[in-house]
Amino acid sequence: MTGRKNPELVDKGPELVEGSEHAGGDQEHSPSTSSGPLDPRLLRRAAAVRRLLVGQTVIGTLSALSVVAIAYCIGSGVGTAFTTHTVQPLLSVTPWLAGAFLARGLLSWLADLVAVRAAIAVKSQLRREITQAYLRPGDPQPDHGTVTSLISTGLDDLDGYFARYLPQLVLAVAAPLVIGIAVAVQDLISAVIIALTLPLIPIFMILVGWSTQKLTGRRWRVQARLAHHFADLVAGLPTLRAFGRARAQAEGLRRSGEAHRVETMATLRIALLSALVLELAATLSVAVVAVVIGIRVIAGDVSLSTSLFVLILAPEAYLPLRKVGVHYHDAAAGAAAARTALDLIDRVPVARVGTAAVPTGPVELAASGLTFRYPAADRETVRPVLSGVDAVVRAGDLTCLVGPSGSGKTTLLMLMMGWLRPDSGRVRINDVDLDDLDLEELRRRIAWVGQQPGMIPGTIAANVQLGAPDADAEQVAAALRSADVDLDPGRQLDAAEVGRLSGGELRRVALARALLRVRHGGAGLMILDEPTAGLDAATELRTIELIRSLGVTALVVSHRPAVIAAADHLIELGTAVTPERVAA
Ligand SMILES: Nc1ncnc2c1ncn2[C@@H]1O[C@H](COP(=O)(O)OP(=O)(O)OP(=O)(O)O)[C@@H](O)[C@H]1O
Repeated sequence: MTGRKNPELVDKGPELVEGSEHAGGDQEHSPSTSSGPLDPRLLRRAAAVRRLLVGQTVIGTLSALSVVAIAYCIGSGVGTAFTTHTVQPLLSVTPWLAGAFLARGLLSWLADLVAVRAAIAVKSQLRREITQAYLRPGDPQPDHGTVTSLISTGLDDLDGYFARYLPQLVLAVAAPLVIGIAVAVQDLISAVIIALTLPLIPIFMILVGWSTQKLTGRRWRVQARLAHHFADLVAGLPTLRAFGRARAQAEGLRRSGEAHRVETMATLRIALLSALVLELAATLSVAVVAVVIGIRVIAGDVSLSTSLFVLILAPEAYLPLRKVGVHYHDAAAGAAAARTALDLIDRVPVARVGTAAVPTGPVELAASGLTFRYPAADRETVRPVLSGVDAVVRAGDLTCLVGPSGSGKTTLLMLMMGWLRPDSGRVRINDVDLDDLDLEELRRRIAWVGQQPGMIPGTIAANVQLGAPDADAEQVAAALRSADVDLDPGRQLDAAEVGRLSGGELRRVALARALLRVRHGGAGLMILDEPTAGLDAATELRTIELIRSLGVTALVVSHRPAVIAAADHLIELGTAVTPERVAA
């Protein structure tokens, strides 16, 4: 996830997310090799997780007991039948055996049910909390990508975590304990062998983990880079085709695909080899138990029933531990998703959330000594976008913000609306610091038109009505007329339909929305980023007149000579294009 602000989404912020702030982060949601088995924050927060752990412990213990019962029935039935040469013992254990199998099946179904319910409960709780954190006034730096991917499919990684890994982890503790005690009651020597060899599995797991962690981490990074490169190439194909360079890229695509294949196979090889090592350790351990007990049966030290009992149970003691290793990858993705979600929810808002009432009517906006740089991996090396900027936007006047492309005009607007927070300097509204104001209230009082205005799914009228939800249909229609929108207000705007509107049309719909907010939503401040871009000269003039006629404070970013000429004041960033320079 990059730290760049997404203009489309940032534009949506003030207009579409009423009075909201974005909480986000630069955490990347990617499979992690270092995720712990269970984030304690998850345990503290989710009652469902605690219930799951208790439930799985009970179910795991009962299920291990059912395995003991199965082994006991088979061991005693077959052993006695063998020594007495009758089938009667077999027949008498059959109902018990059937009951034990049934119990095992039911318990495994119950374990799945409990796990899936817990996963659903935890996911919906996290989704709710992420949404609340996202809308919470505080940290103004949005990270929409992380939030979107978490809320949509990212948290589904927790399914594998809850449905497979966590139950297995509980079983890996419960089963060896129950089985170990059962074996010890019947045959102490076998129990000692199991107790001595069982730790080999986690020891091997840790050793394999250590030796492969660095390797796997490197491969993840290489794979991620290759995947991005591949995606970028595919995304850039239309442009490459337009410039006749598509064929040349085909070789690049082939090579990157091949490198991807080689890396994937290498990762798979590591996974298979580590599984093999664990399998080998478990098989050898069972073999040791089997050989020792076999020799003792021949020597007459142990009965056939006991030896069968031990032989059936021994592999069951190692199995859950081996499966923990198998499900580790489910856990890694799930734990990474949970960690990202919890980091997002728990982050401390950097902005103070003020409570001072927002002044009504046309306001004066003043910035002093504003310095701002976008976050980057190495913040110190990044040049500030704005450095010690002073600016005053007088109440009731039309102020035009000018400056070369990239000089930080949009950034200054974001700082003035409190969507970004300056590294140093202050923004004041009628002499009240932005930090002291109730930001949600302030944003309701700003009529904002972004460079790429955001639209929500719904009719054009519904999109305009966002400006003042209490406005009636006639007021919406009047705003659309004033903004020269020549479109059917009932036209539905889904993502595809938005793409069919021209840039100028979208901007005029956004202008109608801002107008409605001024006329019926109590906004005393208009902030517009290139509102007349894409408009013909006549419509541009009408738009400027319209803005002036409203009598509110207006801050307009524009490169257009007509807007610059009509402005009461200019704020210049970098080397600006002023009317005099245009004339010259
Ligand atoms: N989210 C971001 N992360 C990092 N850098 C950014 C981000 N957004 C903008 N920038 C950089 O900050 C600088 C100022 O950007 P900004 O959009 O404020 O300029 P602008 O004056 O509005 O440009 P234009 O007139 O082309 O719209 C640019 O160099 C831009 O690349």
